[in-house]
Amino acid sequence: MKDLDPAGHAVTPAERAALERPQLYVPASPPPSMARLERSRLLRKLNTVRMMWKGSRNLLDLIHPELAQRRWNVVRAGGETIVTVNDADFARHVLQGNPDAYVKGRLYEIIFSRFLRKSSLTMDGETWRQRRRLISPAFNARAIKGVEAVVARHVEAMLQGWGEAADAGRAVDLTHDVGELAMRIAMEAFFSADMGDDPARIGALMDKVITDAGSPPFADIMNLPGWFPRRSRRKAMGWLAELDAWLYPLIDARLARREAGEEEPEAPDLLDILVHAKDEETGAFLDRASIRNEVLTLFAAGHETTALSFAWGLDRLSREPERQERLAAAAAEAEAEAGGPLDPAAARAVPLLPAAYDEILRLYPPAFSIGRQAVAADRFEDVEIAPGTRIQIVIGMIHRNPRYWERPGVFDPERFLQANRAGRHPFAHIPFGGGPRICVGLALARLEGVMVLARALPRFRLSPDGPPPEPVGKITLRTRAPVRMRVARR
Ligand code: HEM
Repeated sequence: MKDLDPAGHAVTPAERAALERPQLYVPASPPPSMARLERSRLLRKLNTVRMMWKGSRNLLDLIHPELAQRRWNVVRAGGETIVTVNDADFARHVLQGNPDAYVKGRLYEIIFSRFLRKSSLTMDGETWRQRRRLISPAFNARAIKGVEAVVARHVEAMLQGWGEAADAGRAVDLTHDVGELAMRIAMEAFFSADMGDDPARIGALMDKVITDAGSPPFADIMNLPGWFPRRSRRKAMGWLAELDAWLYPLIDARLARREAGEEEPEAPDLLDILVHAKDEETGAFLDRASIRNEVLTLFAAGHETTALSFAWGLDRLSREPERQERLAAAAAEAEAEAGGPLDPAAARAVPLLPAAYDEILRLYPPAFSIGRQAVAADRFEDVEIAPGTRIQIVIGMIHRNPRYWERPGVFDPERFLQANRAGRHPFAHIPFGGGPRICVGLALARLEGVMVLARALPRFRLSPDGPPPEPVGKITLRTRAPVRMRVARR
């Protein structure tokens, strides 16, 4: 029997089986089994070359599918020891138990150094601690409250476009729409009225620079010698120069106002908060280059991740008619009680809405895998971790690990209702990482996530416009092609 979505599109049994399989990514041509690789040095060498080749197009190919049945796997490749982790205890040990034994490492440096330079995302040790203290006020409860109205307004603007698409019987380009949504929110949250007349140009520049920064040449990722061909980044450096030419004067104007003795405005935007952030211990402000680096970093770390969570999440909801109806009914009921569209506090108070966003982040974590590099000798159970060892915590596998999750491929927001959380490992769900370096922007991401669900679902019935998207691992978990979706007014 076919499972019909509300618009009458058939979700075929094969699609349902693919959607609900425990692993998100199953390679088209699987590598030799781990047991065979462990037995033969030659096979290991050949496989490293094969993985490098495949990984250059899709980083998910670097993760051995049999890791799903293991807690971790240790390999040596390119002169490095790499431990891939599919275990919540191991993840907790590295991220929270002994974080000072690890740094972000070479990979982060490669991805971010040319564009964003040194920032909270890439620094380590005491300099990172100090920087984190300085940027945290931009994401505290007061700052998040300050952007609530911005989020609501831009979500409404996106939904207006959906209304027009629904009336015209057109599909919406979901990838485009949520990308624009996340960019518009970030632009206004950071720069409020200072965006000038050209927010679209600046948004597009930001987008291009960030997308390029997020796809470093594979030869750099694999530490290949300088003669190995690399994609040119000249164009991206040009966009960056254009962006800097816009951003620096904006920062300078705010710095000049601070120097002239002006207090932080009553309703500061995030740039104001960074300009006025003062280290309690040293009394120092961030200098202009550091503010620039932080602004670009926060855009890079926050924009694509959030947009991807909406693209994956709304697509999945479009294929889950029953769950979608239940969520829509819960949101509509709360709307009726509130007498209008839900504000963030009211949306958060409908338990199924934040639970659904958590479930989306479990199945499709935009930061699929995060890395560390050991700087001190460490040990976890019987794994000796020498300085230099790279650890890859495969969040996407932990999130579908049957040791922590029943029917891991099934989309079930109720897992995250308070009553069903008891006894779950605290590191079984880590879409935002964990420990001291947990995502600084998670409250903003959650605010956006809950608002998108709270405003979209009671008004529109979502249905798919094509087969489920295919995952592609860059630094984030992207879809191979833009995702399209059908919307109908309720
Ligand atoms: C759904 C959206 C998001 C996801 C899934 C996500 C995920 C993550 C993860 C997993 C980390 C930890 C990385 C590690 O330990 O190596 C992280 C760190 C970070 N995120 Fe997010 N993030 C999201 C949204 C945001 C937003 C909206 C911002 C800011 C506007 C942001 C800014 C940052 C920064 C600056 C760090 C580095 C923190 C530090 O090292 O101290 N993220 N994020």
